[in-house]
Amino acid sequence: MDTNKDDDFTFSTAAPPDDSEVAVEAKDLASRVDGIALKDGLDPQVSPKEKTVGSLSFTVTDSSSSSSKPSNESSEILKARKPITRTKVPFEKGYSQMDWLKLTRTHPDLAGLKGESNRRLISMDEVKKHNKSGDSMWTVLKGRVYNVSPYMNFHPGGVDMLMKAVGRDGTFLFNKYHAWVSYDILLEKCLVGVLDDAKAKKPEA
Ligand code: HEM
Repeated sequence: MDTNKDDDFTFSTAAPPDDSEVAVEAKDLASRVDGIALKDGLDPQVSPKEKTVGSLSFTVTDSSSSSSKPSNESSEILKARKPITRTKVPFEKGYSQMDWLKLTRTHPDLAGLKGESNRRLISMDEVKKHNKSGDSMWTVLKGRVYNVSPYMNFHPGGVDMLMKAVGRDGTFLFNKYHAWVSYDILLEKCLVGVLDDAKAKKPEA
């Protein structure tokens, strides 16, 4: 093999530097690296810059100007940005979302329809009656009435949270905590009917 070829970097043909040269270069590098801190880029006040040390280039942030701030500053900012507290309740064995999906596929009548149509028009007054613990707790989500009793123990936000929506229109609370959740798919088998808007807005005189 020809070790003098330019593109061969397996072996170095350059003469090794003497000890004093190495010491000076190391000291110089150390002073240039000192004061440079790698950050996660979450701090809006410090913009990352491209820097070079020797032949290497880095995306770095010089934190010397903000050194008086606490080191866990990024996590403080993240906390401040969080809009609402969403406490995930650890599910009991057998109550994971997978378990729920399995139940929806196997249970013959999760809504408790007992043969009735789930297209029935339901008044808000009727919804209000289904507000007690048991196997018939109803809530309204975007104009549809669901029996959430079977889902209660599977709810990742906990029973207490879901109970707040029982016997009433839960759309506002639902959207407040997780508007992105596909409730229509999750509760498809819990549908008991459609909210009768006319009855809800104009009760019979
Ligand atoms: C009525 C139908 C509801 C369904 C189908 C439902 C479904 C879900 C699902 C799938 C999650 C997990 C979301 C995730 O991991 O990002 C969740 C979490 C949560 N839900 Fe609900 N929810 C319902 C109603 C409510 C209501 C009415 C409240 C509040 C009063 C509520 C409060 C919460 C909270 C606080 C969490 C937090 C747990 C986490 O951080 O994931 N949910 N819910």
